[in-house]
Amino acid sequence: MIDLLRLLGQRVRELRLEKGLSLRQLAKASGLSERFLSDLEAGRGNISVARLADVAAALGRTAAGLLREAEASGEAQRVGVISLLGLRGAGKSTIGPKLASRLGLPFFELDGLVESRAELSLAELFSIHGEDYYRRLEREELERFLASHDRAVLSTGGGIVAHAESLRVLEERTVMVWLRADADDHWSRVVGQGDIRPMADRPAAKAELRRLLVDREPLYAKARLQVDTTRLGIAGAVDELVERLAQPAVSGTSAAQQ
Ligand SMILES: Nc1ncnc2c1ncn2[C@@H]1O[C@H](COP(=O)(O)OP(=O)(O)OP(=O)(O)O)[C@@H](O)[C@H]1O
Ligand SMILES: O=C(O)C1=C[C@@H](O)[C@@H](O)[C@H](O)C1
Ligand SMILES: [Mg+2]
Repeated sequence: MIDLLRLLGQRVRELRLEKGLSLRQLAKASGLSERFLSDLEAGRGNISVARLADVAAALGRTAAGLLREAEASGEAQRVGVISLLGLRGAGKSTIGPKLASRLGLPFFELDGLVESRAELSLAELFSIHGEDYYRRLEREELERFLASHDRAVLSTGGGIVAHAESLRVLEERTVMVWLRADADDHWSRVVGQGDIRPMADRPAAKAELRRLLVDREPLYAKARLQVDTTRLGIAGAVDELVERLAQPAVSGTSAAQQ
């Protein structure tokens, strides 16, 4: 019960901030006091059903919907380490921190851990030491990460699935999630980020990206969950993931266990 109040408080705070509302504005819109809302957000307010309905309405939710979102965050965070897979532009670095924040988990980028370990950027690492060396560090950092984290959201490098050993570790010890997108979206997102590397000197880059997606699809498809980011958008993909990670088949929870 206390956990549910804490999760409810977190969700209310997230939705309030998403909507750009101050505590005072939410108090006005819901008819509740700022003091009460502040306690609620801190997980201290044992709110009545009628008041819950008022807060939920002010946040564009129903009481049942708001409670369900709070519960789902609690269930989904129990799955352990959630690894995000996908080609460049899949949304791993964008969706990852948002998902982690919804679940109250820390977020990490495996490529970032590799860069810190090597004290080099990925580009430097590749050009100085080559891909095999990068793949070895990636595998070692993955093992190191899993030895020290039970629960987290981990964004992986787009090419990790082509490395059988790392893929096996991910499959065995994390819940793999494939962030899918249409090839055209991968391309426009990468270009939209101002990353014109693929186009420099290589007019065939778009076709190469499409090819890479086709080649890697069977490997990404080993993921326990897939979400279509083209259809759902960023916020929709986060909502869908929280809901699906909370399902008993994934989270390992059941009514009997709670
Ligand atoms: N579902 C989406 N709809 C629209 N734009 C998106 C979506 N997901 C991500 N983007 C945008 O696409 C760009 C690339 O996303 P992001 O950097 O998160 O991808 P990534 O999977 O981390 O790629 P990389 O493998 O290069 O690190 C960002 O500008 C992001 O805002
Ligand atoms: O898609 C890929 O092949 C890669 C993506 C990056 O995140 C790095 O993992 C590396 O540059 C390879
Ligand atoms: Mg990224």
